[in-house]
Amino acid sequence: MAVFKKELLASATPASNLLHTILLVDDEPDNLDVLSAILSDRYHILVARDGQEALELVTQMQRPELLSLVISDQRMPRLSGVQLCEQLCALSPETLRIIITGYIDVDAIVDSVNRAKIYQFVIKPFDRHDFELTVQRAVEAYEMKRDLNDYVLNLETKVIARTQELQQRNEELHCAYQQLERFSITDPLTGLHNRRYLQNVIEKDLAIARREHPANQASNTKNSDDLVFFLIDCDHFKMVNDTHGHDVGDQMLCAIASVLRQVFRESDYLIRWGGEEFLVVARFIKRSLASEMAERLRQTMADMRLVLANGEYLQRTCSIGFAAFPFLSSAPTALDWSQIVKFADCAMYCAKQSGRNTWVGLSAGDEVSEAPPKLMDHKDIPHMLEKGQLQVESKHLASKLNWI
Ligand SMILES: Nc1nc2c(ncn2[C@@H]2O[C@H](COP(=O)(O)OP(=O)(O)OP(=O)(O)O)[C@@H](O)[C@H]2O)c(=O)[nH]1
Repeated sequence: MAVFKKELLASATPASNLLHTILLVDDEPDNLDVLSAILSDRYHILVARDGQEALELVTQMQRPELLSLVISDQRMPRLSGVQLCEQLCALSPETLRIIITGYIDVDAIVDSVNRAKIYQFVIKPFDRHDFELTVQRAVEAYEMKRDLNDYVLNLETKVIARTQELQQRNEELHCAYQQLERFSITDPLTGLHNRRYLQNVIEKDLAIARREHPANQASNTKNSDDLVFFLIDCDHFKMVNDTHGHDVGDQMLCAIASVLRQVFRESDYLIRWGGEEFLVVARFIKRSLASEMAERLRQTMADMRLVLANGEYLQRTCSIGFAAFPFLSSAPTALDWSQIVKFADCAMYCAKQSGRNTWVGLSAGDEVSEAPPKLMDHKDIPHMLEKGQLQVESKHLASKLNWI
């Protein structure tokens, strides 16, 4: 059967458009010739003599998606037009498919449109002009689809790139924030933590100590639930600066930090309290161990040698004061930690006044049962000791200590 009305062939006005490739499939060579004659001026034409050949041709194509359109006869040996289009759906989903048929069966058409995603059925015989328009619309639809795909792909690529960029910015921001956080809680000279850090973390420990203490008291267990605050001050540090210069003074401070790291546990808080003064919170230990720890620190510090650039070495001792939280086991909420630091500070002052290179500890005396004494000034200490409100432990004999 002829594929179009021959009388309309003369009215063809092809315009050159070889951007599109169209595959013509028909087992009738005459029909292929006629279709080619109509379309070859405008499109790049490929031909196949049946469905199977068309399938093989498309399979061999490196980029089948560049095939704009397949126009296939329906009734062919081996493979029908709809069967071919069905397979092309998977091989090249972008390619549009037109079936030319002489039989009008609406149900079959609907079914095959759904199965083989046919763009259009052209019923034989057809008007050449209509046919050209159909092909023209099909390639325009293909172009639109391709442009849309390119646009979506481009958009997706941009979104991925932008997302990656944002992720990277986020990570950089996160790192910068963490670094800032670290800086804000770290002493830049020694690398130890600063006061701000202690203020951030200490409340949690105090809460644990306050909670655990009464329970342990009630069950009479001597658990490790004390926080011992040690204040440590380098002796005659000013002389290091005055004699050897500020840089050597800085090196000495770093060496003291190393001694602290060596003596205390990693889980303890090591704080540069200010100048040549350090605060250590030994966490969750028995307070009875505090004097032993103070002596170990004193000794390690006295043994430490800072080797100078000229080969000489420098030695310094330290004075240590300590007090434990809770100050009074029976009233763990009575004094806050700043009061404990004050007791440790007075004890350290006493160590200085009593000859340096020594340690002094203060704790609640036997005469205190409910309300531990509030300390205002180190000058109050002798009186409190006398009244039995405080008790002292030290490397020296208590009678040799000088509090004022
Ligand atoms: N190199 C250096 N010196 C510091 C730093 N911070 C404080 N100092 C110095 O530490 C010295 C502390 O001196 P003092 O408070 O008189 O105490 P000291 O000389 O250690 O004497 P005692 O504590 O009484 O044994 C001062 O000279 C401060 O300038 C620092 O970051 N680096």
